[in-house]
Amino acid sequence: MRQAHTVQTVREAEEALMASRPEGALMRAAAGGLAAVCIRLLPRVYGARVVVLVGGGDNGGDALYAGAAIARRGARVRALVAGSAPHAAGLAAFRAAGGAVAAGADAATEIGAAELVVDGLVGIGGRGALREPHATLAALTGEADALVVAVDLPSGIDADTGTVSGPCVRADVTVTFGTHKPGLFVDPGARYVGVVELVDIGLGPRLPAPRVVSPQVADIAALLPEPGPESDKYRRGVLAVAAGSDRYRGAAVLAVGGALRTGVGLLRYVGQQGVATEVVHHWPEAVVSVLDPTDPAGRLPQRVAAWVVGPGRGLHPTAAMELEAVLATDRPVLLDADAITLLAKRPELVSDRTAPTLLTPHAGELSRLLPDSTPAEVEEHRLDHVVRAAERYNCTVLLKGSTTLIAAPGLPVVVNPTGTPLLATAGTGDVLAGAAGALLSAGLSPPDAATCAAYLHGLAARLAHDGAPVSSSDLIGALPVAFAAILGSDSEEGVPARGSKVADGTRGRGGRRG
Ligand SMILES: NC(=O)C1=CN([C@@H]2O[C@H](COP(=O)(O)OP(=O)(O)OC[C@H]3O[C@@H](n4cnc5c(N)ncnc54)[C@H](O)[C@@H]3O)[C@@H](O)[C@H]2O)[C@@H](O)CC1
Ligand SMILES: [K+]
Repeated sequence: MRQAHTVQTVREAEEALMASRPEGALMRAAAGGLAAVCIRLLPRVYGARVVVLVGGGDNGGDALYAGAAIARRGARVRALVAGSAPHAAGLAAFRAAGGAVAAGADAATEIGAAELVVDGLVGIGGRGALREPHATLAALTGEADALVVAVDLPSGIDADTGTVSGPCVRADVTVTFGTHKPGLFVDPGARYVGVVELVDIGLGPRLPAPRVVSPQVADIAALLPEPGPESDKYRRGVLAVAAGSDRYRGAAVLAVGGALRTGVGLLRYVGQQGVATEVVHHWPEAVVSVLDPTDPAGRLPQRVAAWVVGPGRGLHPTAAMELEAVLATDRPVLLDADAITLLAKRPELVSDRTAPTLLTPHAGELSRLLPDSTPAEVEEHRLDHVVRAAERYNCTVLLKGSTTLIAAPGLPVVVNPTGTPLLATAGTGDVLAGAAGALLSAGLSPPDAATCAAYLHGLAARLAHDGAPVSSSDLIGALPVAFAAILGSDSEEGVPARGSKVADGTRGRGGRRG
């Protein structure tokens, strides 16, 4: 797992480490790692035009020392200074190496002509939206052709939350020190970071448990269940799916498909006759229990390892009665879509429940679960909201969207690295619910089931993509390929960061470097 720590824990670990190291050793280690990445990125260092953006704190100090190292290799390095008092020793070293400070009035010309821009405006000491002149400099990097390397994190991202509340540097590479910061993993911040390189400055042993983790392919491979010789259909897990309605038949077919392609011992579909017929038409291996609409709780299948309830199910009283009956069992239950909307009116059904429960809302549904929040606020502060929901409902919550987050009380928040905008299409949530339900029925805990399902789901979308849009049915079809890619991978790497000049086309299936 890649780990991310809050600013406060990074500062505490740094302080403890600094006490045992000579003055300036940490910054030298950080700047050395930063310079090495920059030098590697430049096709030719001698004569290259490099601009370092320098704020008034130690982040600017890192940029100045790295600028000095690059200047010593013969590059033409100019500093644009934003803070009133840039790091004094760093500036002296920069000048001694042949670097020069450019006038603020030349900022646009300097950045426009640069091959490489190093963003040392603010790091973990940044607070709120960038002020001037930082904001203008950050905006100029967005228009430049140069490769942009962010120091510790792109200036403009809140390190702890990923919130971006104004102009923000859009980096091709972020060189971060000691540990990742949560804002590098979580949207909207995650969209600005490019490829993240972690430079070890010796903090490791002094860091506490992380606030956020992001799984790599080997983590998922270790969690996924594989049937052994002693498996039979009951031991492998019986999943009951209560999804779909006469109005939304597709939701049932997609949720069942997502579950079957993720692997269940036996799938029991529970629903009205018309939908059940449709499900069996698509998935003859599903066993059907036809629902009695006058007594939805009366005929719930009993020999069940886990439940999925909600996709396309509707909000009518029958659905509410069914939900209450399923939650009264001691089985793991996944609630999605309409079941979450119903739950918002009866939070105690889950908050008082002791059996494992997993909620899979999108931002709109999560805002219903937390009555004092709006969907826009959830999108802006995804990490805070998913944690609040997990605490309030005392269960695991998977927040769907640009970056899928999984929170459970007392555990670090998991950020799924495989997400892709390809998934923003109708029905993908139904497939995810089925996939996560299958993993619950196989005995995975809700956080592990959610983590693996989100990873598989995103990877399947990427693998199904051949240039044309990916439908939810394509996604189901690609789940076995995603499984094979994960289980066949010997790589410890994650999937590529999105939308970067550097990462494009450099890695292949299962996160392996091509
Ligand atoms: N503490 C340490 O031991 C180490 C720190 N390192 C570097 O030091 C950084 C942290 O340094 P600092 O604590 O000095 O903080 P930063 O340099 O990240 O930020 C503080 C500076 O930014 C300004 N600032 C804050 N918010 C702003 C805003 N919204 N708009 C404009 N200016 C703003 C402040 O006035 C101050 O000048 C890390 O991110 C990392 O780059 C590394 O050298 C590794 C070692
Ligand atoms: K920065």
